[in-house]
Amino acid sequence: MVKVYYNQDINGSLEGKKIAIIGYGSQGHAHAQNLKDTGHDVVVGIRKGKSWDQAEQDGLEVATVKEASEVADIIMVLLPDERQTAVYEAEIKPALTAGKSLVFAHGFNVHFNQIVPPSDVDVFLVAPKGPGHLVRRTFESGAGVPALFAVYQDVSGQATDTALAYAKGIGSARAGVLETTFKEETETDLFGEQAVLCGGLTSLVKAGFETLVEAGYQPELAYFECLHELKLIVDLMYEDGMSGMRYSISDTAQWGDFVSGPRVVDADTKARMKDILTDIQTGKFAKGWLLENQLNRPEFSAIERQEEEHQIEKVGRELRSMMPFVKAGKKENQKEVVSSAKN
Ligand SMILES: NC(=O)C1=CN([C@@H]2O[C@H](COP(=O)(O)OP(=O)(O)OC[C@H]3O[C@@H](n4cnc5c(N)ncnc54)[C@H](OP(=O)(O)O)[C@@H]3O)[C@@H](O)[C@H]2O)C=CC1
Ligand SMILES: CC[C@](O)(C(C)=O)C(=O)O
Ligand SMILES: [Mg+2]
Ligand SMILES: [Mg+2]
Repeated sequence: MVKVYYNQDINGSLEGKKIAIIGYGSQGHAHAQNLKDTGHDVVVGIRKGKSWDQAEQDGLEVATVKEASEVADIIMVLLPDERQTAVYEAEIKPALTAGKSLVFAHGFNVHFNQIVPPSDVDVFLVAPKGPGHLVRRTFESGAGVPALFAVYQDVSGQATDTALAYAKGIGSARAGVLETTFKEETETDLFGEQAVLCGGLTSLVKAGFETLVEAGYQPELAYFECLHELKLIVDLMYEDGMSGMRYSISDTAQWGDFVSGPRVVDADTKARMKDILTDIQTGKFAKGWLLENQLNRPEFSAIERQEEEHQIEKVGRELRSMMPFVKAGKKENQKEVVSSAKN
């Protein structure tokens, strides 16, 4: 079995190193706050605006991307993938002097040749296998989100130790850290989010919802059946695998799972998954995404608008407004939850 690193296996340390977290979005806020809480020296590199103000409010040291990159030994790039190259060229590269570490949470730009790092720095990735907001939330609850690490360039001879110490610092070694390559991380992450976790899932949920509503069933009922309950079922799979989930459902549901599941996701679906993987491996997907951004996202924006107007979203917003506990884990909703709990 592959080596999985946990806290007790990691001896490397980031002591004496200054870590610049570039970007303060989903991953950025989590890495910065988790690293600070585990005793590390963190500066957030960001442009003036909402994220800058938020990082300051959260008690972090804040600087421009250029300044943070200049003072740091380890520079973690947590900007949106499609924006990294421009910011890297203008503000990070000039400060990336020999001996520093350039780090990513996804291999996209290095693997697809958008960022070509200089040869005298360590380059590695530490990629949490979960959304940034959950990287922070699970950390605060004493748990962690697993992560992958990969070394692309090891000039110091210490890149693996530094990567593992970083993964430990953000709490991922509480859950398990696996070694990979930039190629494997990039291709599997893109595949997972497109075919299963995000694209596959939202399409499955919408198709189920639409099937019920088009057959004349109540949209609110269809929302509970196809979206709300999904979390409860997935929680059981997260805790105990598919068999654990099947232990909790009725035998009737389990029989339906066995006989109807493969009718929904069949050999044709798998063949299309293979096509999706091929587009990722050949760079076709990356090229399309980069061009879409160069054109100011015409297709992305149109689809996003349509999706936001889907009936399942409208129904869901109304139903969730009556269930404040659903958002209890989200900090920005704490006040709302507390006040409604008093009522
Ligand atoms: N989202 C996730 O959970 C995961 C992401 N990753 C990877 O992590 C990386 C970061 O992704 P993610 O956290 O989603 O990114 P976000 O979209 O959440 O990042 C937004 C942040 O980037 C800042 N930003 C955007 N443009 C600029 C700019 N030109 N100059 C300075 N700051 C800028 C924003 O600042 P402002 O407020 O000023 O706009 C904001 O702080 C990516 O490589 C992604 O693939 C990996 C695993 C999971
Ligand atoms: C599943 C989407 C993801 O890959 C992630 C949260 O891990 C991302 O890019 O946001
Ligand atoms: Mg991912
Ligand atoms: Mg991803």
